[in-house]
Amino acid sequence: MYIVTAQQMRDLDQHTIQQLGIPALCLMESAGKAIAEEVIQWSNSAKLEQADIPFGSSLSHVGQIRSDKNLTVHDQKQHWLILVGKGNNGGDGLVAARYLQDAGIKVTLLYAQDPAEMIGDAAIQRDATRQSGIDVAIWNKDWEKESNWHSYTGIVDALLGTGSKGEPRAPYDAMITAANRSGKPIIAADIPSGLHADTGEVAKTCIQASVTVSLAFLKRGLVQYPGAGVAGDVVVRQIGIPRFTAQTLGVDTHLVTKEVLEHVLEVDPERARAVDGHKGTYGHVLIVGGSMNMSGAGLLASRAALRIGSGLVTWALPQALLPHIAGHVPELMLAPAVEGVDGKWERSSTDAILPLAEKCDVLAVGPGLGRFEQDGEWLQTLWEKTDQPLVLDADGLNMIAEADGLSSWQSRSADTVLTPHPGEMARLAGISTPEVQRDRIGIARDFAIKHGITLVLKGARTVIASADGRVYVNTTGHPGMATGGSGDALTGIIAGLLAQGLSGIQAATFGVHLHGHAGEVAANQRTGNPASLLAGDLIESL
Ligand SMILES: NC(=O)C1=CN([C@@H]2O[C@H](COP(=O)(O)OP(=O)(O)OC[C@H]3O[C@@H](n4cnc5c(N)ncnc54)[C@H](O)[C@@H]3O)[C@@H](O)[C@H]2O)[C@H](O)CC1
Ligand SMILES: [K+]
Repeated sequence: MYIVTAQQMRDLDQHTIQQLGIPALCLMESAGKAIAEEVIQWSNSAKLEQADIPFGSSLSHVGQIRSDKNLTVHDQKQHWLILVGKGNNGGDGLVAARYLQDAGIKVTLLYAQDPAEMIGDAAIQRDATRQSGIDVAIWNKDWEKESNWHSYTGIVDALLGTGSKGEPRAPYDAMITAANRSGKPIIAADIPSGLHADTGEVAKTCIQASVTVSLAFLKRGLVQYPGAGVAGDVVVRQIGIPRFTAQTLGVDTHLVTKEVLEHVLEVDPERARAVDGHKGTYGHVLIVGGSMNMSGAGLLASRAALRIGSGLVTWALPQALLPHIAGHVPELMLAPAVEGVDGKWERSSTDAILPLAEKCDVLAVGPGLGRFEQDGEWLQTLWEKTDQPLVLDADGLNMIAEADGLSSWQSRSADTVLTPHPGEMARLAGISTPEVQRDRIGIARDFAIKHGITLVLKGARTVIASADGRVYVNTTGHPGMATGGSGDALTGIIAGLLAQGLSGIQAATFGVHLHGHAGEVAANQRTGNPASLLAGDLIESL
């Protein structure tokens, strides 16, 4: 499923109008109709138990005459309030009003501004509703009184769409506040008014929708928090802009779905192992990490790499951990790489790691590693002297951030996957965490392109960006996965998928999807409550 920016949406719109010859008014008509259908579907499912069975329907098996089922409402005693802005988003609301009226729903239009100020297609729709005899009001101070809102079944928010800039100004701000305060269900046209369509930032006054009908394509702001939190359920509805136009215009951001995994990323989610495969077929992962206080991180990453199907996993760890770890995971091979009793890493340990790496197919560096003297140079040696795919997490990322970013390091020919959480991303990009969160897709994409790596920006709706500019947004997982060791498990999963021959972007995207899904399965089947989920449960659910 494609995800677009407001500018891309305008380009797609223009392409359809100019190159395909579909008039803009047709697109607006389809948009408004789709919104009306979603209002009706919402009210029918909410009122299902009260629905009347049409008289005689159970008897007439042949020759039925049926109306457009999407535009048939069960409960005709409804009254919806449509909030109409002065642009094309308002125009969509006006079209929806006509279809709702036709379906037998009473509607009232509440214009934000004098309707005489409308221009273009929105003005055409204004005139059409005038002739339909739909009730009309223009926002004024009286509307702020709460009593005005009680009689409505629900509200359609057609105030501001992708043409919105900055904080909603008067009177839009007051209308949004009053609509939210009414407690009525709100169905948003295209995006909730007050949401930044590209970044998911939410203005001080922003519609809190029950359902958002995203027109033509998903907007970036609807899939990133906090925007995803005000959008409610999101329904993407076709309005006559063919899907292929997105490919024609080079849209390269997708929501991770089964279809995207299979057909865009060419990953087989149900891949079977070859009947004649042996452990060498499925790759050898080398995990580099673990220290005295964080031995579990290395263990979790190793277990996840095994569970995801790696043929072999070796964990390079400080000698001092060995007596505590030996036997915990019998399937795992242990390779002491630093001496000393404190379990800390040292610059010289590359002497032990590099020969180990030569026998392995993939490296995963960082889980539980800790910091040590000259660790930047240590990491640079591993970065430049190994030619296997590399996954880098946790302190490994902090080392890069301090070592002046990646600019002075040689670019690696093998796939390299960085898996920062927002704080680590901020340090890598030299900006603040709120700045990262304000535009997760944009920041991840720019960083991946600039440094020629695959980037996994973790958090709710993890963003996966590839060096060629493609971006995937994940939807699996839940807040219970914000728990110690969850990131170490992800590192192991991605490394294990790389070892089985997936590319950096394939392993990262599929790995993030599986990690989230395993978290869901574990919460459902093992702990019953997301909050009780442990990273170890997730690994067992892989
Ligand atoms: N995607 C498509 O191809 C189609 C989209 N449709 C709908 O059109 C809107 C976008 O319409 P547009 O006219 O460009 O912008 P808006 O309606 O979102 O609003 C513009 C309007 O509002 C004023 N304005 C801008 N920012 C603010 C603010 N912060 N406060 C107050 N007022 C503001 C601005 O001056 C304009 O007058 C899209 O979302 C879809 O809903 C088509 O109907 C179908 C094709
Ligand atoms: K809207």
